[in-house]
Amino acid sequence: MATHKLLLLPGDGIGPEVMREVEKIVSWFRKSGIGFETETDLVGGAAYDAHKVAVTDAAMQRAQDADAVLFGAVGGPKWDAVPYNVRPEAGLLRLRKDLGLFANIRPAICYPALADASSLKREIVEGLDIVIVRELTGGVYFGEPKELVTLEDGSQRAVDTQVYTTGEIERITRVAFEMAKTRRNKVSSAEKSNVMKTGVLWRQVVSKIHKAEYADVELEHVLADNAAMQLVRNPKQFDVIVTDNLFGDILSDIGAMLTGSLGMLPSASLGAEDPKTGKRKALYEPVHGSAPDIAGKGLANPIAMIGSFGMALRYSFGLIEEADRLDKAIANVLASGTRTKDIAAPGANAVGTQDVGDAIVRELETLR
Ligand SMILES: NC(=O)c1ccc[n+]([C@@H]2O[C@H](COP(=O)([O-])OP(=O)(O)OC[C@H]3O[C@@H](n4cnc5c(N)ncnc54)[C@H](O)[C@@H]3O)[C@@H](O)[C@H]2O)c1
Ligand SMILES: CC(C)[C@H](C(=O)O)[C@@H](O)C(=O)O
Ligand SMILES: [Mg+2]
Repeated sequence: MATHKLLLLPGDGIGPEVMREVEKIVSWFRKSGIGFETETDLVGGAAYDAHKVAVTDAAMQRAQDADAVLFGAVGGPKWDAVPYNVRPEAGLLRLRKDLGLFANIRPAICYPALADASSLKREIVEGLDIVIVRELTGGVYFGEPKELVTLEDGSQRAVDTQVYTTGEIERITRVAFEMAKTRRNKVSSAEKSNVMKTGVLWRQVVSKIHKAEYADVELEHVLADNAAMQLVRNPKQFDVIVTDNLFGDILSDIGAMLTGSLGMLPSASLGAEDPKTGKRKALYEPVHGSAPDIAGKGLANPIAMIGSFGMALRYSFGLIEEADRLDKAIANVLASGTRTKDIAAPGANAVGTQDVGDAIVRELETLR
């Protein structure tokens, strides 16, 4: 039996709570004959508390050696005062950068049962199925200089730098067009070419790749602020949105609310395919954070995390039937009304994090 090595990095806040539910799903697939091996390590504030870094070199090595990393969430007020370079979020950024995970795929799907859970009208979100393809290892997150300096008069000056190269834009553009070809054949590229040089280059490169390699796919350029507005006004006009690191972060939180809750949005962060092995480094994480306001209360919605594992089944292991079965199990559980507070139907009783994980396992069993 082929073995698949998973590294679990639960992290902080609700991270460990939602990871426990994924572990139930992994165990179920293992029992049904798929050779998952798991290891667990610390990341974020938990790693800082133990080792004074946001991720250890040993954990980084385990991530490099794994077939896929499952990541919970990091951060929280407990670590607000820790030095910038070892703050919990720095662990996630190091994982993304060092593993070369440049392509962050964030699908926003409104499950039929949740069309009323969105804060928007049913007709706006019903049937929604869009994907945000976010560039993940460049832009203002990583550009240099990045500094906070104290000036002679005692005031301070902070600098973040947005940098993009042709090559970085080309590779994420190809990911978006390839994805669109398997879907509704449309790419919307979001940038701010009206005020940013990186936006000008982004638009040029996307247009060049479109003309040379994907002329049969529809392409539109949208200014990122307009894209945010259009996502709320009429999100179903989109198919695949390709955008930079920061705009992708913001647009995907909007996308999450179209589906009902931030607790619903999964993601896959993928590296380039190794030409020798055909494999790619991959980390799967919910779009949400550590949710300090609900952590430790059993209220967290685990579906974004479980859906992220579903993406691992699909993208890292080619287990398409299994991924489809997991998606179906999630849809059926939502339809049955078993929902956490963030997506509970009006007037219905909400269940806890563990109840949702248990219900999905039971549903997997039924669908077998
Ligand atoms: N990938 C990550 O690890 C990641 C992502 C985003 C934010 N963060 C970090 O998390 C911390 C808190 O950030 P924040 O409060 O701005 O964002 P957040 O995503 O943690 O929470 C925003 C809101 O959404 C709710 N929410 C989030 N996930 C939920 C879930 N699964 N079920 C139900 N409700 C959910 C929270 O209760 C909160 O009200 C910060 O330190 C931030 O840097 C980490
Ligand atoms: C925690 C933080 C570094 C991260 C980001 O900004 O990329 C998060 O908001 C996300 O959406 O994955
Ligand atoms: Mg974010």
